[in-house]
Amino acid sequence: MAEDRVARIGILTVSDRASTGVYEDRGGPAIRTYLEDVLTSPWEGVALMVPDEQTDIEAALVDLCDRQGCCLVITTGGTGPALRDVTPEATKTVCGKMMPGFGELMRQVSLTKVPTAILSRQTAGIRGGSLIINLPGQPRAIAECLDAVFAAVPLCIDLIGGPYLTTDEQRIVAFRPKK
Ligand SMILES: Nc1ncnc2c1ncn2[C@@H]1O[C@H](COP(=O)(O)OP(=O)(O)OP(=O)(O)O)[C@@H](O)[C@H]1O
Ligand SMILES: Nc1nc2c(c(=O)[nH]1)N[C@H]1C(S)=C(S)[C@@H](COP(=O)(O)O)O[C@H]1N2
Repeated sequence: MAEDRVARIGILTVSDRASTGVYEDRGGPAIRTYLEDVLTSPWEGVALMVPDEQTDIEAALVDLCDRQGCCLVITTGGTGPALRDVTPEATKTVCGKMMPGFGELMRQVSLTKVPTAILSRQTAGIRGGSLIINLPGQPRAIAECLDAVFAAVPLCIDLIGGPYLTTDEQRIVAFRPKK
């Protein structure tokens, strides 16, 4: 039963500086904290960190989706215009289907917080039974962006055959159309 399955959720930090120890990763832990606050159904996180190298990002995404069985993978970092920012390219390469509405909505909401939100090329896509969502590297962007789109995440996971996710309705009301 989809209702009984423990959801595995991938948390991927893409950062040259965090992965080489220049600073401590705050993005991955912020994603985990967000999910702990919002999800009421059982889940477990699988966290990885890679530098801004497209082949490393693709390998980590494939691992989280295909081998670790994550129904949802959330990335942070590498979405901007800098030479080494290639997380959206890696996401597009590994996904069979893009979900451009996620990036559009996250940018729109982020623009009410910071004018440089237009610099993020963050997107989302489907690889088999996994939804991949890109977030910017700035740790405070994580809740700002996930608050914008999370109401649509449980239905998306249903539609790709994943576990039934439920949320704390004080935080996020998951939308599922009545059958
Ligand atoms: N994983 C992270 N942990 C903590 N702070 C981060 C992280 N990623 C980004 N930041 C912070 O957000 C700011 C803006 O992120 P920036 O766009 O420079 O990240 P980036 O492109 O992922 O760079 P890098 O790969 O070197 O982390 C950074 O100056 C840094 O203070
Ligand atoms: N919600 C939100 N979106 C945001 C930001 C932010 O602070 N909050 N930072 C912007 C900035 S300054 C950049 S450069 C881009 C890309 O960031 P990245 O390369 O770290 O992914 O995300 C943008 N989107």
